[in-house]
Amino acid sequence: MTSPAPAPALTQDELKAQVGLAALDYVVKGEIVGVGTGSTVNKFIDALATLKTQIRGAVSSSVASTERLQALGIPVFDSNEVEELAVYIDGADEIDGRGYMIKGGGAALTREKIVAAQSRRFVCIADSSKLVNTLGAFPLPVEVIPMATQRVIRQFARLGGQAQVRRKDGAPLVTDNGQHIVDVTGLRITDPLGFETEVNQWPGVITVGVFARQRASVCLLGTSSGVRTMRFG
Ligand SMILES: O=C(CO)[C@H](O)[C@H](O)COP(=O)(O)O
Repeated sequence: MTSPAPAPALTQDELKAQVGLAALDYVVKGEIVGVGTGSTVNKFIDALATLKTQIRGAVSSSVASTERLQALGIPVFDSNEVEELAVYIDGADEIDGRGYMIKGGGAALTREKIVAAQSRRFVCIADSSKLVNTLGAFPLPVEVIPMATQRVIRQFARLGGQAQVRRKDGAPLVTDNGQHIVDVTGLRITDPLGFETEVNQWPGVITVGVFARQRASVCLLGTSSGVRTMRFG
């Protein structure tokens, strides 16, 4: 007897579309949904448009996502207008087996953490390349007030990390909040909760891209053999 042929490998774009669609199952009808930022979330937003008459709208974590939602006719609410959201759907740069994440590759980490914090559930959508044993291979984004960037870079050097200010079009990138991003390499983050707590206390740091307190409740991981659902306690 011949064994069945392996499933054809899907492209990263197809894996993102697969989890973007699967996330619709977590959207609560009649409610406002929290929406993250990035290429995977863009697939989710496109899929969400098919449900737009069944939801009240969205709270968005970035100008880019707001523009995409509104272009598709999905109303966007200010986060201050909504006390609690049933669910927040967002991507990640890395996620580990406990639901801890590195986020901020799209420079939206501060607003992402705010919307995640006001949501009862965080559903992470990611292709399988994002699953890691230990956080830290992806350069860790940290949003910093511009006058503190060099001091923060020196503090990371003391922890053994190499940090630099993210640039765009020849100048420091400016976030939706008017701040800068420092990206840090060379760290292995074995204690995400402790690390997040420590770095958040450094003067000038607005948000560190380790999501430990706002970790994922569920991760929908795109693989060539289908969506793998990981639940975290
Ligand atoms: O944290 C983020 C943006 O700040 C994104 O969720 C993260 O960078 C993943 O992006 P993508 O889905 O494009 O791989």
